[in-house]
Amino acid sequence: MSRPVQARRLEGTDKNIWVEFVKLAATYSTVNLGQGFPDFPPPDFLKEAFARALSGENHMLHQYTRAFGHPPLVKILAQFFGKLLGQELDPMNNVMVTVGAYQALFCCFQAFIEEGDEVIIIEPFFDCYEPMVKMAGGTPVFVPLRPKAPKDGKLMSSADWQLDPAELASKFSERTKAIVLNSPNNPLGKVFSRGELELIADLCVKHDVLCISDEVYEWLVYDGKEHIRIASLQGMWDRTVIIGSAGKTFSATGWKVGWTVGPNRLLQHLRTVHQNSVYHCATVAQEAVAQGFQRELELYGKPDSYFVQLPKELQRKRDWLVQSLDAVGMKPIVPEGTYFLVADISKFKSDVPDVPDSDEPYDSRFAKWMVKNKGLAAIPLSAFYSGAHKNNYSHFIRFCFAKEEATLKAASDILQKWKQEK
Ligand SMILES: Cc1ncc(COP(=O)(O)O)c(CNOCC(=O)O)c1O
Repeated sequence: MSRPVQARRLEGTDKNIWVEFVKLAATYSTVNLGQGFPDFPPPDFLKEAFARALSGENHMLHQYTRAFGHPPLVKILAQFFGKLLGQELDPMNNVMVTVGAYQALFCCFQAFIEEGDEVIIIEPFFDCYEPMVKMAGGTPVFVPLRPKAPKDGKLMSSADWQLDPAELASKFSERTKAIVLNSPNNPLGKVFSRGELELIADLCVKHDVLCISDEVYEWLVYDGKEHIRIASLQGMWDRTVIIGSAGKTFSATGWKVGWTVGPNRLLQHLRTVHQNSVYHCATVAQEAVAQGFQRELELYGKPDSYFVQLPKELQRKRDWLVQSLDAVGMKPIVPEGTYFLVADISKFKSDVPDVPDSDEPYDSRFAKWMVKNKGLAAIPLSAFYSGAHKNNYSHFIRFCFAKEEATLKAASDILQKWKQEK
């Protein structure tokens, strides 16, 4: 058979970091700080809501619900985000529920991007943005966050990685259709400041560009930092799609419930992609997430709110991991948000010989060696860069710290033992 099977739109999108590293972690790791998921359960109130949905009298929860979102869920999301954004949201037109934030992203690129369109992606970035832009026929245009050495010998923070305003502005052209903003940012944990968001917003308004705002870590911000929603800035509501994830919000990554919030002029096209692809998300999971948000609306800002308790607990884990990495010389970049922490592996390079001219970035080979020889799984930072820039920062690896204390302690023990053996 000679006819090509693969559609051209798949070209260059066949490799996936998660498929490769999840398999390695499953095979070799004793301590998995790789893929971003908690190793602790979702909160009891959410599990109980799921159990009630499953076994309650309302047997219709086992059947199809409304395609663009289970009514109780879109209603509470409209209420919740309307409160956060300070405006009235229509649950039927300003909210759409998706199969995780992944599908929300896919709908955005499929709905808005076509051949000839450029999409600005800020590096390092959550890896799926690039292949999703390419599968939609678009051209990704990359702009880096550049690290600035912190003064007075302090540990570097994700805030030290910044956009160069002139460099960012130079990436906008008449071909620019959208920019992807991910704040808090995976993998660095950077929480974009109001000034940085205003810089991006001004360029979007000036060039009439859409903003796909991936805010899945919106509740995971530390040190009193505030997550600012770019859609709330001047001129941005009408051109922004906000993306959220129940997986990250409620520590239930396997439920794959996500959502988009935005103006009907944009969401109407997301609905077209959604109804012609997955069409519908699990009804019971949506029912449980709706009840979770109902609780959180009642407890908003209070000590018992999960959105208050989770970041507090994660900040403790972050600080503990920062100390244990610093103690062994794996210099951490202290994240302002998310549950990821990037560390400099330079001091451990001697154990993993470099292979000149290898087309695999050093950190990728290091992470594979580490999981196979030390049982500790992490993700190379180069996985979050485009092909042309993968070697720019190839002496860093990313750890996920949304883990039980015992898991984090086991990771620290491995690193301490490794350091003593050097
Ligand atoms: C920025 C970002 N957007 C979207 C998503 C996907 O969210 P969902 O799970 O709701 O589809 C994720 C999930 N990442 O998890 C893998 C990892 O980085 O280890 C994400 O980090």
